[in-house]
Amino acid sequence: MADSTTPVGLAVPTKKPAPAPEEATVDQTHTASQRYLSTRGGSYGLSFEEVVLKGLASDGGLFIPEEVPTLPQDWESKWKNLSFSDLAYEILSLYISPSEIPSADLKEIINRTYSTFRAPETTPLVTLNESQNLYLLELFHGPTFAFKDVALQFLGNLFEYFLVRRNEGKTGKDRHHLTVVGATSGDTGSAAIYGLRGKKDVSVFITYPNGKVSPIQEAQMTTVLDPNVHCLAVEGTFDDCQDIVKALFADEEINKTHNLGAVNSINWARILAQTTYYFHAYFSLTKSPAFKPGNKVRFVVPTGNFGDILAGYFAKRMGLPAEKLVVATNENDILDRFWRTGHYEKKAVHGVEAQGGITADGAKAHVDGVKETLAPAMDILVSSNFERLLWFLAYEFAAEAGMDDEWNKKQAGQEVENWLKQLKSNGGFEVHADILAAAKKDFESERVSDEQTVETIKNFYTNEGGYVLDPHSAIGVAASLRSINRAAPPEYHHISLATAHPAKFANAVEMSLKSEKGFSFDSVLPEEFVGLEKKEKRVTFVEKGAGWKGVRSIVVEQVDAELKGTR
Ligand SMILES: Cc1ncc(COP(=O)(O)O)c(C=O)c1O
Ligand SMILES: N[C@@H](CCOP(=O)(O)O)C(=O)O
Repeated sequence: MADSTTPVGLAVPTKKPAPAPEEATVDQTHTASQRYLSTRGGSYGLSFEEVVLKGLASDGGLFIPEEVPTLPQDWESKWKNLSFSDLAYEILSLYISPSEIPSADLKEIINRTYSTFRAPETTPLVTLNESQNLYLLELFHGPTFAFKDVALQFLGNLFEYFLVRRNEGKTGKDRHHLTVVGATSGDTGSAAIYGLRGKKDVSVFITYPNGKVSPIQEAQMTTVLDPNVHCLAVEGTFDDCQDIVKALFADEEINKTHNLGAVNSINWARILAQTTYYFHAYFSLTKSPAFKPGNKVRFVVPTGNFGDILAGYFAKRMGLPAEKLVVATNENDILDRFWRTGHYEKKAVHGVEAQGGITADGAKAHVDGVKETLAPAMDILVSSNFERLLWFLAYEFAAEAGMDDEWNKKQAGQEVENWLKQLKSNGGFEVHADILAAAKKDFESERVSDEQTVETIKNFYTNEGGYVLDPHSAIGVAASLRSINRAAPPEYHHISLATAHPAKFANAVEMSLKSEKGFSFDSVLPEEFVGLEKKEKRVTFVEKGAGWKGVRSIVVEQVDAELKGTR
């Protein structure tokens, strides 16, 4: 990683300062913009800036656009030869009006964001197996070597832009200081830290499960010593960290005093920025000679918090011709169980086909919490963003009653609220058979074990010219191979999302390839990682049982020290 992040070439906002969030909802200059609502029905009519800065709705729900924009009629011919940045600008402009961010500023933010990527195509599409029409969408060419960079480098620049605009001419306590709190199972943390380090008027706190992220991931976060970066190691799992973050967002007091902001994919801007690479990959594929008119494309996505695949769902709703989106989970398979049964249950059943706690042979299975797998960034029990999909499923189900759109939206909010309550009190809920059928129209799902992950890394190294997959990407590839059996070439093409660089996961890669002739881990190690683990580190250990209140105290204390310059 580069050492300095003092903003270079920061866009100076070209419009007058934006109104405070409360006023923004009634500002007539914003009427042409997309408006947002909460999945639990509590907030309505919010602007893009409000949802980006707030992150999570006050009712605990997630923000979604009131209307998903459709593509311009000539989108294919107009967009097919655009660079990644120009394409991102076209897509984001469907959601962000010039009255919110003037076009020149939005363009500048996007160009600056993707100029930090190492690949000229930003997210290149490579052919993994020609005869199977299997392609890999490499999303790990950003500064921290994981797909999170695509959205988080953009979000960091967006936060900065809004803060510069709000704080123009203000001094001292009048300045809006944003306190970002995030949870990570490894990749979000470093991408957010890299995107925000050294930026003015923002502090970033990242909670991570102590000992459960890879050593490189941990070093990527804890060796960043800028005063505005705070790493908190929590005794527990990623879900515990995510719960702490959500509890902080639900706490009125700290929201008032510290202006909390979100970097996790609960933040709408994360999802929005990720839709670009679905379009970009589609255009790359359609330009290949193997793709014939009428052919179909499936996207296969290694899934944990359901953010990445949800971006694909939005792209599909906008009009991208993706035939199916395939959810690929590791052994933490709550999503796979949902698509198989219609039950969304926290209970994880390990080592057996998960069917409501009963093994395939009818015996009662061993049931416990999240499992540590070889793909640790996906060791997640409850997938935050699934709530956004649930809202759309409930909305469409409500629409069948033939009432007006406002009623359908209200119904959807109530249904989601009801499901989430059941998840909290009973550990799960079941959806109506029609809702499951609707979910199956757009999605399929696969669960990939650790054993199959290792096998896939081995096979692709040996048979595909020495390609080294990271364990998360390998889960996508293993799921792709199963999907290819149902949707075969030459008609079908599979784009499997490669979500991280293999060097981030030495354990799984070494375990899979150590006995392969000629393999050396050093050959995949980028120079940015050499010596990283030996650098000076700064981390605060959160005592066991401290909970969200303990984290709240740390946040208050450390922001105070940071602002006084004593950190
Ligand atoms: C490398 C990697 N792959 C896949 C995922 C899953 O993505 P999502 O949580 O958006 O489903 C993550 C983390 O979220 C990740 O870090
Ligand atoms: N895998 C993630 C978990 C957090 O997910 P997010 O996409 O909601 O930020 C990570 O690496 O931190």
